Amino acid sequence: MSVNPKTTYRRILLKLSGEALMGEEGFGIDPKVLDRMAQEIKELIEMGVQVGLVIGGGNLFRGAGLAEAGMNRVVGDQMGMLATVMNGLAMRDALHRAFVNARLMSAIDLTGVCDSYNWAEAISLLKSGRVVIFSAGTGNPFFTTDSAACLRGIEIDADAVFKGTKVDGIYSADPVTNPDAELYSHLTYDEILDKELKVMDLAAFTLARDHSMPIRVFNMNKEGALKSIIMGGTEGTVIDHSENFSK
Ligand SMILES: Nc1ncnc2c1ncn2[C@@H]1O[C@H](COP(=O)(O)OP(=O)(O)OP(=O)(O)O)[C@@H](O)[C@H]1O
Ligand SMILES: O=c1ccn([C@@H]2O[C@H](COP(=O)(O)O)[C@@H](O)[C@H]2O)c(=O)[nH]1
Repeated sequence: MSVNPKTTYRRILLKLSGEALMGEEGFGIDPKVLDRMAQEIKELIEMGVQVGLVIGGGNLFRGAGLAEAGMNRVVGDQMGMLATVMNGLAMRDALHRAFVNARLMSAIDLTGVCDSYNWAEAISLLKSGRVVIFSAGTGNPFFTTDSAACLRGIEIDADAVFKGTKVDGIYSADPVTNPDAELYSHLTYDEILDKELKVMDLAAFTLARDHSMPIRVFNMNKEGALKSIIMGGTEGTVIDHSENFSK
């Protein structure tokens, strides 16, 4: 499959927030959001962009929240990781319904439900135009799917990690609680650390920085935002090493 001349992206790792998958619902998955994201991913595949996908689990379970309620943290994290498999199953189904070839891999063996994570196979599937969904995070407790996204992004040699979230990008403060917060179009890794901005957990962020993996944070609730970025648009916030950013 050839890369459309309108985009410079060859392969991306797309991370979708589990919480944003809830849409208007209070828990679980809003099928409208799921189907829209499947269509948006389909457009990228049709443009020749290879797409690896990581989906969060915040719409179902987070280990930290379960531990606060009294559960053992490791058990809570295992539930969180399984929640990401459930989101992965739903997304694979939505992609198949949209006639997009997709495979679901899990960092925890779940024979009969989905494939186990296999790096070489993932690369081969991506090259043949299939979407590969990497679920169950890193397979280890005390991490998040942001870490998994950066890890898998580096492993598959993605051009960038695209982090789809509920807000337009990275702000000077949490825009949900600070209406006056300013949106940044570009930040260096060091600026994020200096300003102590809450973009990703530190483990994920330092992994991306140490391997010079650019991160693009964008609003996945904004229809067409993903395609716009892929086509060179200025949506969201770019994080990389460059001091002189011009895009
Ligand atoms: N400086 C900031 N800029 C942007 N968002 C911020 C900032 N500080 C805090 N936030 C909050 O971070 C949230 C983004 O959360 P994010 O999408 O990363 O959730 P997540 O925990 O990775 O998702 P999930 O667990 O559901 O997959 C935003 O909704 C926003 O309220
Ligand atoms: O590598 C990982 C990834 C995730 N978890 C657990 O899953 C939940 C859901 O992921 P989010 O990134 O918060 O959406 C997370 O809170 C952890 O409990 C994990 O243990 N290891």
